[in-house]
Amino acid sequence: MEEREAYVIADVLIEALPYIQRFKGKTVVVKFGGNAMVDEALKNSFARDIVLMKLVGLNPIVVHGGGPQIGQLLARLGKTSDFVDGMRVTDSETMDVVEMVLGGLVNKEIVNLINRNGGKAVGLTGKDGDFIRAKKLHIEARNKPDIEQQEIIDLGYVGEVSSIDPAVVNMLGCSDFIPIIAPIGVGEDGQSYNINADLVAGKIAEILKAEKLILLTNTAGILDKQGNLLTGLTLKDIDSLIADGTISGGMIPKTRCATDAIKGGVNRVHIIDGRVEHAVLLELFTNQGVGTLLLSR
Ligand SMILES: Nc1ncnc2c1ncn2[C@@H]1O[C@H](COP(=O)(O)OP(=O)(O)O)[C@@H](O)[C@H]1O
Ligand SMILES: CC(=O)N[C@@H](CCC(=O)OP(=O)(O)O)C(=O)O
Repeated sequence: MEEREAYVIADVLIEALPYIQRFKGKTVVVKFGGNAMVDEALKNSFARDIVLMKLVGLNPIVVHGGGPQIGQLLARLGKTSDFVDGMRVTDSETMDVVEMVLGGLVNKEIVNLINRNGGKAVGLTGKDGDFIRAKKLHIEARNKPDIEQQEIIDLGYVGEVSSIDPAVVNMLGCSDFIPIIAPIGVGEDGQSYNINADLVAGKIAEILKAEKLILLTNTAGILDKQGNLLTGLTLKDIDSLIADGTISGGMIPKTRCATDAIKGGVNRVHIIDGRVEHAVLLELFTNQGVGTLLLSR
């Protein structure tokens, strides 16, 4: 190694030092979106970021999505899905596929990736230890001029979190393990519910009193109508960006979960670009934050 190169590495490590000190022992919930999971190199860089976080004393908790992967298996079975406000309408057959893909394929792939990179990951769905209790999500048909009265749209087995028991996640996080969570909840009657992964990540961050919630996605962050990156957004800003249609589709549940997490006491939420290698490390340990930062005010 050239002497100059060694100095650059030393500089990078020194730049990271105050962040490592600040975040030592703190919980950081990271949501890994299905769209950010498409590239092998990116998946590996994500896994290494998580392993490094754990090794330097943070407590990373991963919640993953897998929307595109669910879509692929449904297509192979000749099924399609409708989406309402970024939520997949989920009939009983679709729920089986969601459980197989999220709880099986995707969850175990991430567990394996982290383990191959030197971590000790343990995969969970909300059914393990009964830790994510869910109930059916009801959403109102809003902003639809042809509907005069407020109408409730039936999304099938789409759930919202009714409660989270943090015991199992705390037990893993306090030891060497890294919990990897699939967003499936369980109802009173044992019914499985498909929950948007952003919503689960937000609730877990809130319940665990996480220092930060980092949502990885497939854009640079929240963009304005011209495609410019927005940052330093407050809860009021988010409401107006949703109202004027700047934020739409899958970005709606993402920003809603971010604002709920902030209201619930999470200090900072970052929506960052999962298409960039080592996006999580760049956000946590360097002076230049990446993506969109959301703040309480
Ligand atoms: N204002 C906005 N800024 C960025 N992305 C937006 C915005 N409004 C809508 N989107 C859409 O939201 C998508 C991210 O949501 P989603 O597809 O659910 O991601 P993920 O799979 O990472 O959860 C973006 O790819 C983009 O198409
Ligand atoms: C209700 C609902 O829409 N659930 C999502 C769960 C997966 C998810 O959230 O995946 P991403 O983070 O990759 O979008 C779905 O079925 O696609």
